[in-house]
Amino acid sequence: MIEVDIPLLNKEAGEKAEKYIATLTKPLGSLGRLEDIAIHLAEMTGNLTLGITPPGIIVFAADHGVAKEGVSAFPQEVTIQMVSNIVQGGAAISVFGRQIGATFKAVDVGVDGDVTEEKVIHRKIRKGTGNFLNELAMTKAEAEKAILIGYEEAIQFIEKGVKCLIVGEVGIGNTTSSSAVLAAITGADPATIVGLGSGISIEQHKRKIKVVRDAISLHKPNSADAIDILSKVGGLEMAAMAGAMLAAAEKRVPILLDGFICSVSACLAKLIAPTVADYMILSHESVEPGHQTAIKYLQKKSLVQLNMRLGEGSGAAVAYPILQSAVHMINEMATFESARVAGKEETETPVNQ
Ligand SMILES: Cc1cc2ncn([C@H]3O[C@H](COP(=O)(O)O)[C@@H](O)[C@H]3O)c2cc1C
Ligand SMILES: O=C(O)c1cccnc1
Repeated sequence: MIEVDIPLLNKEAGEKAEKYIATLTKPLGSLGRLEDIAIHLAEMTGNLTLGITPPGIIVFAADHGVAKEGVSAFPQEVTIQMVSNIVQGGAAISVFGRQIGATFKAVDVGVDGDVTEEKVIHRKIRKGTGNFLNELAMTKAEAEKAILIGYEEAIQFIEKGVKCLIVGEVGIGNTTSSSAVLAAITGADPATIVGLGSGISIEQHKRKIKVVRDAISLHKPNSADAIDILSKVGGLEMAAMAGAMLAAAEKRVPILLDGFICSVSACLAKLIAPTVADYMILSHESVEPGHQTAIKYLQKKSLVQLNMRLGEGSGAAVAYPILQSAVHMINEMATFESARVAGKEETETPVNQ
């Protein structure tokens, strides 16, 4: 099992940031959550002079045996086709990644087909998971290997200078696996978690709920054991995503979470090492209903709500400029003293804001 050593948040740096922000030329607290983000970033990085540039995006790709159950609106080949689209620059995450100047890589950890694109990092563990409706998704050794691959890929990224990690995914059927993983972790009724994923019909939705329910009652995953859950109902890309998050936290690199799949992977990472969640910021709220369950488990509050339901890391990339604003605020704004701006007048009965 992967051993990670996640440093505590640097509360002293956070307090310094809070005091410094109070001296900037604006009414106290007037930049709202941007101020909270700047403080959180200071706690994570341990620095007042914040740096989150460049962001790094890793997209992990893998297939899901459960896709055979008709739980997706799209055929399985879309996974391998989207991997090509992503590295050729035409996917949503490619476009938004360019927009924010991100360092980028796509890693095949389990696509069911031969990925020939040279730009893809080839770390295939197996060609898709087993159909967890009647067999294990993967062995425990494969789950551990996928976590380690995610960890290693993120470490390499961070060693190249990445300062904020966005972890994305592509894998037809992965909203079904994520729903099963989340039901296993939280004990929530699959009917409250399972959504329409890539856009299935009402009939398919009913079937998807039943598939998740049946898989949970067949395998009885141990809610406290991420490896057990992954091996029974997980996905290879989800394991790798969790591993990448563990690496970022260990290196004090902020993690900007995307939607449903990414957040469920974050729940797995939290199960492995609870303090990894200290290094996470949630970008947006996916339309996928289970995202609310994951958000509650992670105890996070999203930055934006854009009615997105794509994955790939797309929502995180779109929200990244908000983090940049928090950083520019603390790094570049003048203080009342430096700009010679008069401070707030004392009133007889000050109102605490
Ligand atoms: C063209 C296309 C691009 C995507 N990019 C991300 N997803 C998202 O949808 C899939 C999960 O939905 P489901 O569980 O319903 O299959 C994953 O590939 C996820 O990344 C896509 C899906 C499609 C069809
Ligand atoms: O929010 C997500 O991550 C998501 C939602 C639907 C389909 N794929 C991903």
